[in-house]
Amino acid sequence: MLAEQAPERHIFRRVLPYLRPHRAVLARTLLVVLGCAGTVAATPPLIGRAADAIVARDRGALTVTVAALAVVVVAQIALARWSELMLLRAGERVVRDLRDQAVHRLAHAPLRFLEAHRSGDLLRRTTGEVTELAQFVRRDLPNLVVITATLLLTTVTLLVYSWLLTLVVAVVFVPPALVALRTFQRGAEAAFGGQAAAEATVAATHGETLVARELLQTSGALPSWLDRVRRENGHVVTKARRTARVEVNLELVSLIEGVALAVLLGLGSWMAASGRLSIGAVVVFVLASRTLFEGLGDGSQLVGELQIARTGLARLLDLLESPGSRPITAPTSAPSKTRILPPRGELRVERATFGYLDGTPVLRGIDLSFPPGDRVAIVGVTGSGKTTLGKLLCGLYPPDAGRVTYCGTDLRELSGPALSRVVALVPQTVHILTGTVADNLALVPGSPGRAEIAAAVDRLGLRAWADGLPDGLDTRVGVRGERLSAGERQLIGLARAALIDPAVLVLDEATADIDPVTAGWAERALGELCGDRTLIVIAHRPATVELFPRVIRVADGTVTERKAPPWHIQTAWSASSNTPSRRA
Ligand SMILES: Nc1ncnc2c1ncn2[C@@H]1O[C@H](COP(=O)(O)OP(=O)(O)OP(=O)(O)O)[C@@H](O)[C@H]1O
Repeated sequence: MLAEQAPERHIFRRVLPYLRPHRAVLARTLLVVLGCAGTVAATPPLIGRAADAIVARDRGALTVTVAALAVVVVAQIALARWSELMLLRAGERVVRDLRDQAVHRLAHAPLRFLEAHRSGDLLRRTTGEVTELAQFVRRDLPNLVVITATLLLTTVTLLVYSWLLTLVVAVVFVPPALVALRTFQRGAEAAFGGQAAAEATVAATHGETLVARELLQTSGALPSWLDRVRRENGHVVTKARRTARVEVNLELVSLIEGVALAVLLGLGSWMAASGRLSIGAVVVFVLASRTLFEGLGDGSQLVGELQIARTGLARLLDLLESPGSRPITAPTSAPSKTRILPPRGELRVERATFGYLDGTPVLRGIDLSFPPGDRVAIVGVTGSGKTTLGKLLCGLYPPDAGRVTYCGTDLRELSGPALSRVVALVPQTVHILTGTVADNLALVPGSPGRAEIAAAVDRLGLRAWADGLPDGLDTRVGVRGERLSAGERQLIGLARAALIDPAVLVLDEATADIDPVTAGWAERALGELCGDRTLIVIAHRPATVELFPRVIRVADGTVTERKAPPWHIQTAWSASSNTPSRRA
């Protein structure tokens, strides 16, 4: 399970593998950044040298120093722009890769993992938080890297000019500044993490509001649901206030800077007056200290942004590193692409046991065999595990123990398209994406063209149904198919199956009421679709069960079989006939 507030420990070490492919460009970028920081750090010594030249009335030294200063300033502007662009490019590449990997991971994550998480939360990890990370890279990362490098080089400059004054800065002022920063960081970790988690919760609940809108309205649960949304929204405000309070700590750093500069100026003047330091050195020291504190101040402000990016990155890495989200991999296996399976064959379930996340087995030690062309109904009371068995047969869930094979090949060894060519599922509620009917029919391996789609519709006898739609196959189905009835969804599911041409078809009969006309279309389409393939129907209606020669009953996690009387075998959707024929 993914944590709401993802652990942020060792985040740099954890992100290293994702930086590795870009190490060459990152190394070049770092060099340019160091060059830029070098020019910033070189400015105070040059000004100090100019001050000494003025005091010594050395015109030649002054001219050379001013010219060098001009070169350094121009180089600084050029390098700053260059380093910014390089950092931006390198950072964007890393973020793009992370986004690709997260999307890929979710697209291939086991169904069980997706079901265990709220889709809003997963969505935020792969979109909202990646966007925040990208914004950080665009807006703040260049400054943060340049400031860090400048701080390092400035400290070296200070040490070179006066170790005594550096000691004063290091012992008297830097520790309280660091304590203030650390206090901020400690509070920030919890505050920003809490705020991100609260925002993710609101996003997830909001996502569910949209998906379950109809249910909420019809069940009358909408007011209490909206109360929940309001409560969660209030929680976000509380967390945001905490974040603001934590940010106030940053003001302390500015205060310490002011006091430190005043003290340094006084001390430096006294040392210059007593001849222990040149005027130029005092100038260098004051300017470099200012750069140091400015860097600390700017850097600490960016630390807030860094914290937000860290939180988002941690949540993204949490997803990428989660063992549960890892795609199901073949236990033995040569790659499935190279394996050619017969177009029709036996589907077997061997000692399969399966339970959802809570660990209670829904199915235990199931053994079943479906020879080619078999016609089977799966029955059982609600919640007995019929749908679960259907999903196991389709390879959507891998069994916890045992295996499901097609012609001896474990379904886990097959890639998505290869698997769907072996066994296709038409679920109770067929998933429809926003677009047209044709767009939805094309959602099968190989992305069939218009002619293939039209041919499949004709083959299933659905031409008249399609022509009856407002714009035929170009009819828009609304958001996630909201304009389609449950029956029409099943018709689309059956037409998709026809385009895939699987060896085994598993149909989870729709439990929603389907009008008799659409039910007629569906029955005819199924009859045309059966052909010589294996048909397994998860049957919810007694009338459907009656059509099948073989009935598997699921109860108490196990299965029992009943063979129908011989006359059934002649009259159900016969493997030798393409048309359904009800009992005479
Ligand atoms: N995604 C899931 N996560 C956790 N438990 C689940 C999940 N899906 C189903 N279950 C549980 O597994 C058991 C079997 O469910 P399943 O949907 O397979 O039953 P079913 O026989 O198909 O029911 P129905 O006839 O109502 O569709 C039930 O106790 C159900 O609560």
